[in-house]
Amino acid sequence: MVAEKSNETTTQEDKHDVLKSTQTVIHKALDKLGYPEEVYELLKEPIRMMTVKIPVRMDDGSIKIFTGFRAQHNDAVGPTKGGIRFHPNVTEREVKALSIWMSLKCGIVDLPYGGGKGGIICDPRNMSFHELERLSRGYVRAISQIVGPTKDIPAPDVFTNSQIMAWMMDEYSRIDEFNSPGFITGKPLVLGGSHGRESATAKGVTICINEAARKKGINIEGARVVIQGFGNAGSFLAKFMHDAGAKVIGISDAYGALYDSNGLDIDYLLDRRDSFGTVTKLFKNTISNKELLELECDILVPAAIENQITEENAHNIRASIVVEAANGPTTIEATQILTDRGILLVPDVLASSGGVTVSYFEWVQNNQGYYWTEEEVEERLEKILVKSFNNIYDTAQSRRVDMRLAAYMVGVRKMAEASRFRGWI
Ligand SMILES: NC(=O)C1=CN([C@@H]2O[C@H](COP(=O)(O)OP(=O)(O)OC[C@H]3O[C@@H](n4cnc5c(N)ncnc54)[C@H](O)[C@@H]3O)[C@@H](O)[C@H]2O)C=CC1
Ligand SMILES: O=C(O)CCC(=O)C(=O)O
Repeated sequence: MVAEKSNETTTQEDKHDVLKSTQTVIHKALDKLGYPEEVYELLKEPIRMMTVKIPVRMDDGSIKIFTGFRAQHNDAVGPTKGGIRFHPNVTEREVKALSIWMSLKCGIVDLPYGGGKGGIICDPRNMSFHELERLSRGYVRAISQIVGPTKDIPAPDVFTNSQIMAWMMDEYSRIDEFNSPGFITGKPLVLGGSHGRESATAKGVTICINEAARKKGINIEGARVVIQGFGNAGSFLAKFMHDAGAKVIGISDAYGALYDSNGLDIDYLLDRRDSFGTVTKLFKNTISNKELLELECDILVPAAIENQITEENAHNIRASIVVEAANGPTTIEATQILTDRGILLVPDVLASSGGVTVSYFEWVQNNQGYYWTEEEVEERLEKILVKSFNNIYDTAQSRRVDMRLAAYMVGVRKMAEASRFRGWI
C-alpha cells in the first residue's frame, strides 16, 4: 500500500507543481464559499484533455513528431477559451493548470466562457518560419474535432503571435469549409483581429497597477518599476509605465536582466528586442533574473514564467506591490510570505485577464461582423478591470483572505453555479 504524502513530506517538486498548487487554492476557495466536496471533484481537473502527435516535415526533409495538448477545463458557462503556448518545457500538468486559471479569469471578468489552454513541446527559437507554419497547421488538424467558434476558442500565449493565429485560422477555415475568424483570437487586424488585443494583457496589468498604487498611496509618476520578461506582456507594460512617468529601472528576458537606477531607455530597448522578447544579449553589464527580482522598487511585475517568487526569495523581495502579469509566477508559500510582509500582491488570474477580455471583444466583433475603434475597446476594458480589481480587493478585506484566495473565490463561483444549474453537481 502506498501511504499518502503528508504535508510535512511535501517536496520541493510538489511546491512547484502548478496543477497541485492551483487545486489547493480552488479547494480552499470552494470551502470558504460553502460548496460540497463534489464541486471540487468536478473542478480540480479539466473535463477534457487531448494529447496529440503532430508530424512535421522539417526544412532538411526529415520528419519530426511533436507532442501537443489542449485542455478544456469547464464548459458549463459557455465555450472554453485560452491561449496556445509553444515552449520546450510545456507539460500536460502545466497545460491543465493553465486551463483552470483561464476559467478563473473568465469568472473574474465575467465573460461567457470557461477556460481552455493549449501547448506544444517545441522551441520556436530554433525553428524556421515555414517549419512553424507546418507545426501550427498540423496542431489545428490534430485538435480540430474539439475546437471551434462555439466550442473552444484558442489565442496567443508564450512564443506564439498573430502570424501563428493567422495560419491556425486559415487551417481551421479550410477544414470547416467556411471563413471562420471566430475560431481564434489575437489575429492580425486585416483578418478580423481587434484593435488593442496585442497590448491588452499589458493594458490590463497597467489598470491593476494604477488601482493597487492608489490603495497603497503610491504615485505612478516617478515610481520605480521592475519587470521580469520583455515579450508581449512585459514590453508593452514597460512602454505604458514609462509613458505614464514611472521609472522602469529593471527589465529581463530568458538570458539575463538590465538595471539602471536612473531608469532604462525603454524606447531604445523596444526597438532592439527580437520577436521572442530577447534584448539582454546585446549588453555586457547584465545582472541575473534572481538579482532583478530582489531589486528595491515600488512595483515588481513578473511577466515571464511560473515559479519565480518562491519561499526561497520571497523574504528578499523589496517591492510594495507585486502584480503578476505572468501565469503562476508566485508559489502558495511565497504568496503567504508576501502577504504577511504587507506587500500587496495582485494575482495572475486578475492582473493578466486583460488579454482574454479583449479576446472576447474580438470574438464578439467577429460574430457580429462589426468592428470597434481602439478607444471603444480601451474604455470597455478599463471599466471591466477597475470593477474586477475592486471586487476582489473588497472581498479580500471583508473575508480577511489574501488577494489570491479572494480572486479564486470570485472566479470559481460562476462556473460552480452554472454546473449546478445544469444539474452536473
Ligand atoms: N500574451 C498574452 O496575451 C498573455 C500572456 N500571459 C502570460 O504572460 C507571461 C508572458 O507571456 P508573453 O509575454 O505572451 O510571452 P512572450 O513569449 O511574448 O515573452 C516571454 C518573455 O519571457 C522571457 N522569459 C522566458 N523564459 C524566461 C526565464 N526563465 N526567465 C526570465 N525571462 C524569461 C522571454 O525571454 C520573453 O522576454 C506568460 O506567463 C503568459 O502565460 C497572460 C495572459 C495573456
Ligand atoms: O486571449 C485569450 O483568449 C487567452 C489569453 C491567455 O492565454 C491567458 O490569459 O493566459
